[in-house]
Amino acid sequence: MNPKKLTGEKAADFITDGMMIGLGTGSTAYYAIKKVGEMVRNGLNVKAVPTSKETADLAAEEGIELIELSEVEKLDITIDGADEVDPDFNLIKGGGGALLREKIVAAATERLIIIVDESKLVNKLGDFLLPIEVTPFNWEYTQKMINKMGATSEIRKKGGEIFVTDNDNYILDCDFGKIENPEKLTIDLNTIPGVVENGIFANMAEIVVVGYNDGKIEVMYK
Ligand SMILES: O=C(CO)[C@H](O)[C@H](O)COP(=O)(O)O
Repeated sequence: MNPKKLTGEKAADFITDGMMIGLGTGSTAYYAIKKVGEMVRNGLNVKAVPTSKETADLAAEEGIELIELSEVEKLDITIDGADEVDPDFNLIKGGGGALLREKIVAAATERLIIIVDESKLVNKLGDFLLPIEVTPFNWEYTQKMINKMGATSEIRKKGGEIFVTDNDNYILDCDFGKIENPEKLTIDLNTIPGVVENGIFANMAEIVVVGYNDGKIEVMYK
């Protein structure tokens, strides 16, 4: 049993005809998108906002109609993965580098449904390095400002080159140790000029669907 597939497909049960939905990014969201594609081919009518170019490509391949966020008042649900989930449903996201679009889409969503395998459940956020999207302009100085808040950090690289996001920004992967107050840290980080967005999603998720290695699925509500 693949727990990512289990949770991704289970989350698609929350989608009903006529919904406007957000589609997340990553290896777990992949299974939700594939399932939505199957449902669309079986007659489901939905319109979707993707959270990355990768997701837009996959959704288009699956025949899912894509729209811009500006075309809707709000999204009914968004299904997305996470890198860590704490007992209060605070999240770290951005392992796949899509945190900015993911947060914008999540903020425009009525019900954010997070899909994870059991390895993502933690008591306190912070073992996973916190991704922070920063402008390329002056990024080393922005990094110093972030480090002054108690972090060590590294610029994200891919194939030896600096990783560039869908928004043409960079990502700093930051070690703050265990994060005692996710809500405060996310606000404080976003006051630093040069920080575009950070990967803490505090008080945003309403439902967490967990896939376990033994094939169990748990749906948790806030
Ligand atoms: O935040 C994300 C991408 O920016 C992903 O949702 C997160 O990294 C989890 O990915 P995966 O399901 O592949 O483990």
